[in-house]
Amino acid sequence: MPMLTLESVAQSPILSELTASFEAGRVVGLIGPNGAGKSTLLRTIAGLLRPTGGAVCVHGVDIHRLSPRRRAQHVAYLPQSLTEDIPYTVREFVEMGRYSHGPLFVGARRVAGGDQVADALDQMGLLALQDAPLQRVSGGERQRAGIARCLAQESPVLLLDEPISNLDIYYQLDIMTQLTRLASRGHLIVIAIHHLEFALRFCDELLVVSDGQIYAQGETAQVFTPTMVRDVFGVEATIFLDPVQQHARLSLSSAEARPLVQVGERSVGGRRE
Ligand SMILES: Nc1ncnc2c1ncn2[C@@H]1O[C@H](COP(=O)(O)OP(=O)(O)OP(=O)(O)O)[C@@H](O)[C@H]1O
Repeated sequence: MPMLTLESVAQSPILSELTASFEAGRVVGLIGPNGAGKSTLLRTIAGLLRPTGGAVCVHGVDIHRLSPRRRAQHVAYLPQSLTEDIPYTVREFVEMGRYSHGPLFVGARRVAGGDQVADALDQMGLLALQDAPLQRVSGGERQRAGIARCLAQESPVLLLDEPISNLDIYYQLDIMTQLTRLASRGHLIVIAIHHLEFALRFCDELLVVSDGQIYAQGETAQVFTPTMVRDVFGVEATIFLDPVQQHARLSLSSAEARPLVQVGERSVGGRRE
């Protein structure tokens, strides 16, 4: 049985009847232009928005029929942005990820979850900042705290809305690598991502959403084509093998300024009609 299934999920008027299924152990990239419906879909899968039609199931269980605590045992969700006025320290915020596992404290005595919280803080490079008020850390540090909270939750499905958008290149690479590792341990990771080159490199499969509908879904190597990038984003793409790193790379140019059009065996200068 797939870990996550979308059965004709609709969110009128934004999403129309999306059907897809995803297995454990995969990193799924949710890509599409601004306003396509990616965040709406993630919020619907997370149980925060009730679909106007269809159902979202994790291991066959309809996520919208569960209590918030039971739902959190199935899915962890990172919103696109965390508000800046959360009145907790970094550690307290990450500890909230353990909510679905029962109380962290009885009186002043910690009963469980300390190891997972410490591990999550460590993985996100936040141990030195754990006592800092969340209101005073940088945008990227707050984003890492949000990811740490999801990791501490230990849910089988992680839904992350643009998890690397505010991060410096060290943490962009580090977090994508860590997500790959988590998937290899049996989690299903679904990330909305605008960084197409990272989607190409790190995602096992892609769900391409355009105008509230699925344009394509499947293995990244099959779905990520110049035609898809042109159709969905209106941009010309060339995919090539990085000669040093030996992974797929992407060169993008504006469709309007497309330098060459292939006509039969002849290359001519051209613009999009
Ligand atoms: N609460 C809401 N009420 C009405 N319309 C909404 C609401 N939230 C989002 N929308 C609209 O739904 C559409 C999809 O928004 P959504 O945030 O899901 O897109 P997205 O693909 O995540 O975009 P982005 O890449 O810019 O984050 C947009 O046209 C947006 O204006």
